[in-house]
Amino acid sequence: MKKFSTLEDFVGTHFIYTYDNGWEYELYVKNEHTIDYRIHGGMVAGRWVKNQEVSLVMLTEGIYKITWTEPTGTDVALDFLPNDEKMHGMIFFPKWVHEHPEITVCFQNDFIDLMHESREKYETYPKYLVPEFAKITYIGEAGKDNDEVVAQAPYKEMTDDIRAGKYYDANYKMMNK
Ligand SMILES: C=Cc1ccc(O)cc1
Repeated sequence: MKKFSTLEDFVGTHFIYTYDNGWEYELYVKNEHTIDYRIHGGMVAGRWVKNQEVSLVMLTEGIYKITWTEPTGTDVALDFLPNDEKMHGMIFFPKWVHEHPEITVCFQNDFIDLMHESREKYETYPKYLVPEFAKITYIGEAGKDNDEVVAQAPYKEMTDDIRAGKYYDANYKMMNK
Protein backbone atom coordinates (compact mmCIF):
# COMPACT_ATOMS: atom_id res chain seq x y z
CA MET A 1 0.00 0.00 0.00
CA LYS A 2 1.11 3.57 -0.73
CA LYS A 3 2.95 5.28 2.16
CA PHE A 4 1.82 8.83 2.95
CA SER A 5 4.58 11.18 4.14
CA THR A 6 4.11 14.63 2.61
CA LEU A 7 1.23 16.97 1.75
CA GLU A 8 1.85 16.15 -1.93
CA ASP A 9 1.18 12.46 -1.15
CA PHE A 10 -2.28 13.40 0.15
CA VAL A 11 -3.39 15.89 -2.50
CA GLY A 12 -5.00 14.06 -5.45
CA THR A 13 -6.07 11.10 -3.30
CA HIS A 14 -9.57 9.64 -3.43
CA PHE A 15 -10.95 7.95 -0.29
CA ILE A 16 -13.99 5.87 0.63
CA TYR A 17 -14.60 5.26 4.32
CA THR A 18 -17.28 3.97 6.65
CA TYR A 19 -17.85 5.64 9.98
CA ASP A 20 -18.37 3.43 13.04
CA ASN A 21 -22.05 4.52 13.02
CA GLY A 22 -22.36 2.91 9.54
CA TRP A 23 -22.38 6.13 7.49
CA GLU A 24 -20.39 5.66 4.24
CA TYR A 25 -18.64 8.68 2.67
CA GLU A 26 -16.39 9.29 -0.33
CA LEU A 27 -14.00 12.24 -0.48
CA TYR A 28 -11.57 13.38 -3.16
CA VAL A 29 -8.76 15.76 -2.20
CA LYS A 30 -8.91 17.71 -5.45
CA ASN A 31 -6.11 20.15 -4.69
CA GLU A 32 -4.52 21.99 -1.74
CA HIS A 33 -7.71 23.96 -1.00
CA THR A 34 -10.58 22.04 -2.61
CA ILE A 35 -12.49 18.78 -2.06
CA ASP A 36 -15.32 16.95 -3.84
CA TYR A 37 -17.44 14.42 -1.95
CA ARG A 38 -20.37 12.01 -2.17
CA ILE A 39 -22.42 10.61 0.69
CA HIS A 40 -23.49 6.98 0.32
CA GLY A 41 -24.94 6.15 3.71
CA GLY A 42 -26.38 7.84 6.78
CA MET A 43 -28.57 10.82 7.57
CA VAL A 44 -27.86 12.68 4.30
CA ALA A 45 -27.15 9.75 1.93
CA GLY A 46 -27.46 10.89 -1.69
CA ARG A 47 -25.91 14.31 -1.17
CA TRP A 48 -22.94 15.23 -3.36
CA VAL A 49 -20.78 18.31 -3.66
CA LYS A 50 -18.04 19.57 -5.97
CA ASN A 51 -15.43 22.26 -5.38
CA GLN A 52 -15.92 22.82 -1.66
CA GLU A 53 -13.25 25.26 -0.43
CA VAL A 54 -11.40 23.86 2.60
CA SER A 55 -8.46 24.43 4.88
CA LEU A 56 -6.04 21.53 4.42
CA VAL A 57 -2.87 20.93 6.44
CA MET A 58 -0.46 18.13 7.28
CA LEU A 59 -0.30 17.99 11.11
CA THR A 60 2.74 15.74 11.20
CA GLU A 61 4.20 13.19 8.75
CA GLY A 62 1.32 11.27 7.13
CA ILE A 63 -1.47 12.85 9.24
CA TYR A 64 -3.79 15.38 7.62
CA LYS A 65 -6.58 17.72 8.72
CA ILE A 66 -9.37 19.11 6.50
CA THR A 67 -11.84 21.68 7.86
CA TRP A 68 -14.56 23.76 6.29
CA THR A 69 -17.95 25.38 6.71
CA GLU A 70 -20.69 24.61 4.21
CA PRO A 71 -23.42 26.73 2.57
CA THR A 72 -25.88 24.85 4.85
CA GLY A 73 -24.02 26.16 7.92
CA THR A 74 -22.66 22.67 8.69
CA ASP A 75 -19.07 22.71 9.97
CA VAL A 76 -16.78 19.75 9.39
CA ALA A 77 -13.37 18.75 10.80
CA LEU A 78 -11.73 15.59 9.42
CA ASP A 79 -8.44 13.97 10.46
CA PHE A 80 -6.96 11.41 8.08
CA LEU A 81 -4.41 8.75 9.10
CA PRO A 82 -4.19 7.01 5.72
CA ASN A 83 -1.19 4.87 6.68
CA ASP A 84 -3.42 3.29 9.37
CA GLU A 85 -6.46 3.20 7.03
CA LYS A 86 -8.31 5.31 9.60
CA MET A 87 -9.84 8.74 9.88
CA HIS A 88 -11.88 10.71 12.39
CA GLY A 89 -14.71 13.05 11.52
CA MET A 90 -16.51 15.65 13.58
CA ILE A 91 -19.62 17.06 11.91
CA PHE A 92 -21.42 20.03 13.47
CA PHE A 93 -24.89 19.99 11.91
CA PRO A 94 -27.19 22.99 12.43
CA LYS A 95 -30.49 21.97 14.05
CA TRP A 96 -32.33 22.47 10.75
CA VAL A 97 -30.22 19.91 8.84
CA HIS A 98 -30.93 17.31 11.53
CA GLU A 99 -34.67 18.09 11.33
CA HIS A 100 -34.89 18.43 7.51
CA PRO A 101 -31.97 16.39 6.09
CA GLU A 102 -33.91 15.83 2.85
CA ILE A 103 -33.45 19.50 1.89
CA THR A 104 -29.68 18.93 1.69
CA VAL A 105 -29.85 15.66 -0.27
CA CYS A 106 -29.06 16.94 -3.76
CA PHE A 107 -26.18 17.98 -5.98
CA GLN A 108 -25.56 20.98 -3.77
CA ASN A 109 -23.80 23.06 -6.45
CA ASP A 110 -27.18 23.47 -8.20
CA PHE A 111 -28.97 24.48 -4.97
CA ILE A 112 -26.71 27.01 -3.21
CA ASP A 113 -29.54 29.59 -2.95
CA LEU A 114 -31.83 27.01 -1.33
CA MET A 115 -29.11 26.16 1.24
CA HIS A 116 -28.66 29.86 2.06
CA GLU A 117 -32.44 30.44 2.32
CA SER A 118 -32.91 27.34 4.51
CA ARG A 119 -30.16 28.28 6.94
CA GLU A 120 -31.92 31.64 7.52
CA LYS A 121 -35.45 30.21 7.59
CA TYR A 122 -34.83 27.34 10.05
CA GLU A 123 -33.08 27.06 13.43
CA THR A 124 -29.32 26.63 13.90
CA TYR A 125 -29.14 25.76 17.60
CA PRO A 126 -28.66 23.50 19.38
CA LYS A 127 -26.29 21.95 16.88
CA TYR A 128 -26.27 18.18 16.31
CA LEU A 129 -22.69 16.90 16.76
CA VAL A 130 -21.49 13.66 15.19
CA PRO A 131 -17.97 12.60 16.30
CA GLU A 132 -16.96 9.26 14.72
CA PHE A 133 -13.91 7.24 13.74
CA ALA A 134 -14.03 5.60 10.32
CA LYS A 135 -12.30 2.74 8.55
CA ILE A 136 -10.88 3.69 5.13
CA THR A 137 -12.03 1.01 2.66
CA TYR A 138 -10.52 2.45 -0.53
CA ILE A 139 -7.58 4.68 -1.47
CA GLY A 140 -7.16 5.73 -5.11
CA GLU A 141 -4.52 7.91 -6.73
CA ALA A 142 -6.78 10.12 -8.88
CA GLY A 143 -4.31 12.95 -9.44
CA LYS A 144 -4.96 16.65 -8.92
CA ASP A 145 -7.96 18.55 -10.34
CA ASN A 146 -9.55 15.46 -11.87
CA ASP A 147 -13.17 16.47 -12.51
CA GLU A 148 -14.24 12.90 -13.30
CA VAL A 149 -13.69 11.50 -9.81
CA VAL A 150 -16.94 12.94 -8.46
CA ALA A 151 -19.08 13.60 -11.54
CA GLN A 152 -22.23 11.55 -11.01
CA ALA A 153 -24.89 11.19 -8.31
CA PRO A 154 -24.29 8.33 -5.88
CA TYR A 155 -26.07 5.05 -6.64
CA LYS A 156 -26.46 1.92 -4.52
CA GLU A 157 -23.53 -0.18 -5.77
CA MET A 158 -21.21 2.74 -6.58
CA THR A 159 -18.66 2.23 -3.80
CA ASP A 160 -18.53 -1.54 -4.49
CA ASP A 161 -17.95 -0.80 -8.20
CA ILE A 162 -15.13 1.62 -7.35
CA ARG A 163 -13.49 -0.84 -4.95
CA ALA A 164 -13.82 -3.61 -7.56
CA GLY A 165 -12.01 -1.48 -10.17
CA LYS A 166 -15.16 -1.27 -12.33
CA TYR A 167 -15.67 2.51 -12.22
CA TYR A 168 -12.44 4.27 -13.31
CA ASP A 169 -10.09 3.35 -16.14
CA ALA A 170 -6.29 3.33 -15.95
CA ASN A 171 -6.23 7.13 -16.36
CA TYR A 172 -8.75 7.53 -13.54
CA LYS A 173 -11.53 8.58 -15.92
CA MET A 174 -15.08 7.23 -15.56
CA MET A 175 -15.55 4.07 -17.64
CA ASN A 176 -19.31 4.48 -18.28
CA LYS A 177 -20.15 8.05 -19.21
C1 LIG B 1 -20.91 17.26 5.61
C2 LIG B 1 -19.93 16.84 4.81
C3 LIG B 1 -19.00 15.81 5.17
C4 LIG B 1 -18.14 15.35 4.19
C5 LIG B 1 -17.25 14.33 4.51
C6 LIG B 1 -17.25 13.79 5.77
O1 LIG B 1 -16.42 12.76 6.06
C7 LIG B 1 -18.09 14.27 6.74
C8 LIG B 1 -18.97 15.29 6.44
